[in-house]
Amino acid sequence: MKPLLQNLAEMTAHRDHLRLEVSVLSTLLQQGRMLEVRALELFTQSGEAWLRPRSWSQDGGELLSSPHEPSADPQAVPLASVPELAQCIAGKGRDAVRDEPGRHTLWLPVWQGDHAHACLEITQAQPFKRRQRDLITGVCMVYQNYQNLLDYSERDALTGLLNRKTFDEQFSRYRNTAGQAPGLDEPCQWLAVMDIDHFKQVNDRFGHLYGDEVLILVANRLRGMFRTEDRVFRFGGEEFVVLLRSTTLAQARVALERLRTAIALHEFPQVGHITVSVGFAATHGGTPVEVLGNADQALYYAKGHGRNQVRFHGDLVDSGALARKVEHDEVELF
Ligand SMILES: Nc1nc2c(ncn2[C@@H]2O[C@H](COP(=O)(O)OP(=O)(O)OP(=O)(O)O)[C@@H](O)[C@H]2O)c(=O)[nH]1
Repeated sequence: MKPLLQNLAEMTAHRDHLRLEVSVLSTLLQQGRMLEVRALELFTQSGEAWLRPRSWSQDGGELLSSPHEPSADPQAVPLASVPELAQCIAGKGRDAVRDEPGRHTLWLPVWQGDHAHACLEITQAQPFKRRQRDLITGVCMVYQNYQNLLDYSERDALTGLLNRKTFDEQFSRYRNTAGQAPGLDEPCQWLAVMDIDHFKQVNDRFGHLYGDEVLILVANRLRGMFRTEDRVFRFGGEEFVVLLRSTTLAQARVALERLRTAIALHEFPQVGHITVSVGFAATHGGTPVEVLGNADQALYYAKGHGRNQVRFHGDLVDSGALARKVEHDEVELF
């Protein structure tokens, strides 16, 4: 068995959330004779709190991670089905225990501010002793602090959305699961770039503070309108990027059009109404820079043709609109 400090040092060497999670499970496994350790992801679906095992130990040794998205995970269960944990989270507690003959389970929610996004679960045959519980709590606190630090470095300070730096890694992860170019109606990945129209006028007329408020409200809207498996980034300024996952082209059009309409109808305090332009492209068959370039071309086409609209790069290429414009240099795309 490795000394705990060495385990902690190895754990905090990771710069990836999932690897860090697996590493904490490995650290916990080495602290006693546990039957099982699991990292549970807590998520919301249709307004209800759910949990699912994201990583777990098998036969007391090998560590596995779920290949599924939370909402499609067959192992997901409502949080209410684990009343001890549900109660602990509702009361912002540190841990919860269930003692059954020959099976004792300890849950430790992982907090980010006042939000629990995950939970460590340890099961063993003997009751947890005070000293062992303190040690496990300590490991969990180190894990929680380090997860929060990692998360902070990946987020944009103004809106809390994922930042530009995180994009390439997330994009590659999506691409790895994307596989071959899909058929027309098959779900696949799409990348959308959204830009607020005439945002400079908002700043000029109402000041930067109101401009910032608009950016925060738009970010909140974006966060609320996409599924947990999608990813929303702020690339800086008034430009946002969305990675839509496992969605058909028709569904991507509907989701982005719904977003455009929702923002156009929203009454922003003091500022009133604003609009956004969106360009999107398929993510297969290109590097992150190429795919971003395609979505950007579609966005600038939307900007050059009246704004407040969603344009798909594939449509523009099929109709010859984009190629024709580039060839004859009629529109400056970049
Ligand atoms: N308030 C605020 N403004 C920002 C921030 N980052 C960039 N901006 C402003 O965003 C504005 C972007 O203006 P432009 O690039 O000219 O584009 P636009 O006025 O939105 O026009 P179109 O994109 O062509 O519709 C500039 O005035 C920037 O100063 C920010 O964090 N906060």
